[in-house]
Amino acid sequence: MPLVTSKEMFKKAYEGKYAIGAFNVNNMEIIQGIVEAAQEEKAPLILQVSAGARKYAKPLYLKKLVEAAVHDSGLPIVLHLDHGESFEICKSCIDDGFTSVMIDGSKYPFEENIELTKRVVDYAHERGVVVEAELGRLAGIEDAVKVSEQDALFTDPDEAVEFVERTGVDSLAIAIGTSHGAYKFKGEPKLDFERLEKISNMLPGFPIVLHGASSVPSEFVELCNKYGGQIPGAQGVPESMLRKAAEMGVCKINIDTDLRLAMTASVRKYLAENPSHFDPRQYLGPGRDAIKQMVIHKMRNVLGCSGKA
Ligand SMILES: O=C(CO)COP(=O)(O)O
Ligand SMILES: O=C[C@H](O)COP(=O)(O)O
Ligand SMILES: [Zn+2]
Ligand SMILES: [Zn+2]
Repeated sequence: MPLVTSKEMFKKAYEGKYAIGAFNVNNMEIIQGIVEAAQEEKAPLILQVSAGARKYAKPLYLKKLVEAAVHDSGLPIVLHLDHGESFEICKSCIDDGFTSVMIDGSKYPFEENIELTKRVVDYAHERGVVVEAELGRLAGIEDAVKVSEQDALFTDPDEAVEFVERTGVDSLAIAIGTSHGAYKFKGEPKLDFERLEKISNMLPGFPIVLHGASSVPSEFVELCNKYGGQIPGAQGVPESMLRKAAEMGVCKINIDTDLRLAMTASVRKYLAENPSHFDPRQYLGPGRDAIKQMVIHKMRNVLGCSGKA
């Protein structure tokens, strides 16, 4: 099976009230860990590549690794550009065979975001590629101290409807209190589900995307800290909230931090326990396996996409 777009995947996920995992990939072990999990779970899969990943691994290497994953697994896999900053980077990925791109115009004023997104949508759709955009600013709820500030950061439901209509975009990332990285909340985790419900009701059938959706499992944080790491107070989005979001029109859930934590915890533990070892296969192998187990858990118990490939 060649690379696919997310059109069918999202349609089924929306109807079935589950979400597809979109995992960030940077090297072979990360890709293999994720894909082995998806194979075991018979799950549809989105592998996403950031500009930073392309810089780190080189575009051609990542493309070929993902092609290998498609051949080897026989799974429906989407190759997606994460947080494309400009028309040019989106164009280059589309020309390169990506089946999905994100144009992230969220830092621009509304009209400029629409204009940029529309330009990418026109180019992508002519070539059978789907587009994700972003409206609203991702920030932890603690970053928005006053309700009025939060209102300015989070996605406005009326604007979301107008944005989707005017751009023709295929999916939309919204801001309801999630944020990137391992420190998402200072106190109690909280997401604006009322806002999500409103947006979802105003855009029936339309796939919503949640960025910054790692749950930062405490077992990985504790392992990192036990074996020389220093990430005290790391906190993610509780799994129960992700399950709830998946039932409310969120069809794509982005995960990067949890992959980083799984691999780092496992490598730290291995090296601490085996100080005389220096063959990278000895510690990257367990790192790959830790990613696989984490992704299996996520697909089966959080996203609900197991058995849906
Ligand atoms: O949104 C993401 C990638 O675009 C990843 O979010 P996390 O940092 O929560 O894993
Ligand atoms: O949303 C951002 C992703 O976690 C990718 O991060 P990166 O830009 O460091 O590759
Ligand atoms: Zn993101
Ligand atoms: Zn769990």
